[in-house]
Amino acid sequence: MIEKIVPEILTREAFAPFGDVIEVDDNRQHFTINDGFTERYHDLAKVDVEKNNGRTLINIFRSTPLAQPIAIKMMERHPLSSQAFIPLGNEPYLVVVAPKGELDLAAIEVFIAQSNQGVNYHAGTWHHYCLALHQRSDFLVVDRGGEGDNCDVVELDGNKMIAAQ
Ligand SMILES: NC(=O)N[C@@H](O)C(=O)O
Ligand code: NI
Repeated sequence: MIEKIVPEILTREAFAPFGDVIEVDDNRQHFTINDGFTERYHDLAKVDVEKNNGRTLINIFRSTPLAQPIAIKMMERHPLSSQAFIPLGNEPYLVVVAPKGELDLAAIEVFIAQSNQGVNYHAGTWHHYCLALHQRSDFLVVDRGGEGDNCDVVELDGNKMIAAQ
């Protein structure tokens, strides 16, 4: 039986079980620097890469949209580190996540993120790989390099689909 999931709007609160939302938010800590010409929105996401002699990687992912409606055919997690995606263009994108621990298919959530919102998956958060939505999109990605197997992947049957956007 096919289940259509309608993406929910990405908010810091809704995403809290999975990680951080990286965006300008005047409710978060911010202060003026650089002679008053810059406002610093401070410490927005927990970068966690040090386990097992890890180091920070800064990457760019150039992602091509999958055909819609998208079937969720995989989920993965990085047990040793966080992984952040910050869009470099003006396109919205999709975020598919499930809580840490044993993968619970019933707990899969789908968010639509706007181009001014980044996400940072905490270590162990299940997620689908990077999902551009309408056109090829670049993302700045901050994650971990180093020893150890840092990617558990589960193949799914694709019965959960994301309602076309
Ligand atoms: N494989 C890889 O580096 N990317 C995935 O982890 C992803 O979440 O897109
Ligand atoms: Ni990943």
